[in-house]
Amino acid sequence: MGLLTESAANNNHGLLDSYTTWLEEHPSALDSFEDMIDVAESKKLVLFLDYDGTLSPIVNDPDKAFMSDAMRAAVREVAYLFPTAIVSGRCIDKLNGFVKLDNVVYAGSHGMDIWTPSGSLKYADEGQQTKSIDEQGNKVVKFQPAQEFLPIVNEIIQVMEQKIKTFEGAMVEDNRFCVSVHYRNVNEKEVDTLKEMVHSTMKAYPNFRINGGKMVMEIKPSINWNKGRALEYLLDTFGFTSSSDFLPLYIGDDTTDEDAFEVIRGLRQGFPIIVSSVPRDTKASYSLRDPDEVMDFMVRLAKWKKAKSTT
Ligand SMILES: O=P(O)(O)OC[C@H]1O[C@H](O[C@H]2O[C@H](CO)[C@@H](O)[C@H](O)[C@H]2O)[C@H](O)[C@@H](O)[C@@H]1O
Repeated sequence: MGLLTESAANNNHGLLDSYTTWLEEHPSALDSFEDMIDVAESKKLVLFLDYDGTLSPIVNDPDKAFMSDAMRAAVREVAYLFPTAIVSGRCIDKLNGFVKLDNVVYAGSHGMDIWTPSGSLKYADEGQQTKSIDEQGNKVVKFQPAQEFLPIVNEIIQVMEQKIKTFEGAMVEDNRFCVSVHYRNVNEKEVDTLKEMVHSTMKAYPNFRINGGKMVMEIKPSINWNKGRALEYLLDTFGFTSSSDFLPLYIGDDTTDEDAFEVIRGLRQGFPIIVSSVPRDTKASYSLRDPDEVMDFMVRLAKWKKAKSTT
């Protein structure tokens, strides 16, 4: 074996070793399936699924992050069996366009845009819920805690679109209540300059914060709301907060999903599952390697629930 090849092999072994060690602390949800369903046997599972990197693979073009038909069928199936929400950084319209299912609830813009059939009594007085009718004629209650920031978000989009023009491959994505500045396709040498530009531009908008994601800078209003609070809101709309017999199961791959993992840990009931094939610092208790494993897990979950209902 040549010197370079040998060192690459050592690196690979090093990575494998650290992943194996990490798996001991964040066991595979597939390998732990039997233990998990033992806990879930007498409880009501409620599913929360992130979109990018969880239901669809990460791809270079954010507009082409399609979900496979098999994945859609798996989500449709679990959503018939358990209350299910898709919680994403994407805006609801895009999310709907990708997922195309009407038996799930959608929470877009990192939980800052939640559409449910009945809303939540707990949050009814805060003036953030509005009743309307969707395109199919169904009643929908929209919870939008960042409504007042919309004009500024739109201004930021325009400013960023101008400023990224000098960075080939950069892209600004309008996620309605937040903005993504993508740099996956930007020359590596230009990335730091792009990041500096975004940070210095955002100094003019002190009521906004920037979070890092997967080759993306996510700009959001600085309100006390995130995917974790969205999970609490959704549990309430599903009617679970006053009982203790529910188990939230959240699957996500990104840093923004950590807020939801933390809430589940705080509840001391439920399954926070991270999607990762490399060791990551996380508050999740379980792991799945990639969207294919997420699909296998959901298929197994549906089989278990159906078998349980017929016995
Ligand atoms: O909360 P999520 O559903 O995970 O959304 C987070 C961001 O996901 C998308 O960006 C990521 O996926 C793209 C498609 O695979 C990829 O090109 C990009 O590099 C990733 O960061 C989405 O485009 C963002 O707006 C979301 O905030």
